[in-house]
Amino acid sequence: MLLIDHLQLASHGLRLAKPLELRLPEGQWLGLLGPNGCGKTTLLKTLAGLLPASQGGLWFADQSLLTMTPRERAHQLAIMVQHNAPCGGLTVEQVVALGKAPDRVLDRTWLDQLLRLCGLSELRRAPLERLSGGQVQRTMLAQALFQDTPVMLLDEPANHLDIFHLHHLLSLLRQRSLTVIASFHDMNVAAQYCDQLLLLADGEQVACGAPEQVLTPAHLQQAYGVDAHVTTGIHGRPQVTVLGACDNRRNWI
Ligand SMILES: Nc1ncnc2c1ncn2[C@@H]1O[C@H](COP(=O)(O)OP(=O)(O)OP(=O)(O)O)[C@@H](O)[C@H]1O
Repeated sequence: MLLIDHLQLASHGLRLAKPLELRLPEGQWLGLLGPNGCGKTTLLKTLAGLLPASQGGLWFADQSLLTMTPRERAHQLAIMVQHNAPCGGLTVEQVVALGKAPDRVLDRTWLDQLLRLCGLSELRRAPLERLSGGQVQRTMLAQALFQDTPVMLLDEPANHLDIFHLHHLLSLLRQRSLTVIASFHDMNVAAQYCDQLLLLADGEQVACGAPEQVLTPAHLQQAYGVDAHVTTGIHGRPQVTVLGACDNRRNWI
C-alpha cells in the first residue's frame, strides 16, 4: 500500500485547501489531472522529496519514504520530471545509465533490454541534444525505469509521444506491476491506464476516486472551465469529448 498521509505542499506559494490523504494499493496507478499551474509537478516533486512538505508523509509498504535518506529512497522510488536541461554531450545510453542507484552495480543486460523496450537501441550512441522531443521523453522514461524501483512518479509521461510509443510504453509500465503516480493532460489516456484519478484546481481537490467518479461534466467544468460530454469507451473506461471552453467559468477569463 502507498499511503499519502495528510500531506501539505510548502513550495511555490501553493497550499491545498485540505491536506492530501490517499491510499493506493501496490501495483495500482494514480493519475493527477488539473489545469496548468494547479500543482501537479509540485506535488510529484514533494512526494519524491525534491521539494519540502510542510506537514504529512508518504509511506510505502510501511516505510516512511520522506524521512529515509536519499540513497535509501532511491531504492524505493524513481521520478521522471520534464527534461529541459542540457546533457553536456552525454549519449542516450549514458543518460539512461544515470538512473542507476549509486550503490548498485551497472547491469548491462538490463540496460540493453530497456533500450530495446523503449525503442532506443539504434539511438544509444546519439547525444541527447540531437534527439527529437519524443526520443528524449523515451530516454527519460528509460532512465527512471533503469532505477528499478517499485514506485514511480511520472510527470506527464505522455508528453511528445506518438500514439504507438505512448501505448507501448504505458502498457510496458503496467505489465511491470509498479505503483505509479503520474500527471496527465489527456484525460482519456489517464482514464485508460489509471485505477484512481485525483483532479486538482485552484488549490482544491475537485474529485478523487475511480475514473468514472472523477471524470464527470460537472467536475471538468469546475476544474478546467470546459463543457464536456462523457461516455463509456470500448475498454469500459470513461471517454471524454470536450465540446469547448465555457465563458466566465474560470476566474482568469
Ligand atoms: N521553480 C519555481 N519557482 C517558483 N514558482 C514555481 C516554480 N515552479 C512552479 N512554480 C509555480 O507553482 C505553481 C504550480 O506549478 P506546477 O508546475 O506544479 O503546475 P502543474 O500543475 O504541473 O502545471 P502544468 O500543467 O502547466 O505542467 C505555478 O503557479 C507555478 O508558477
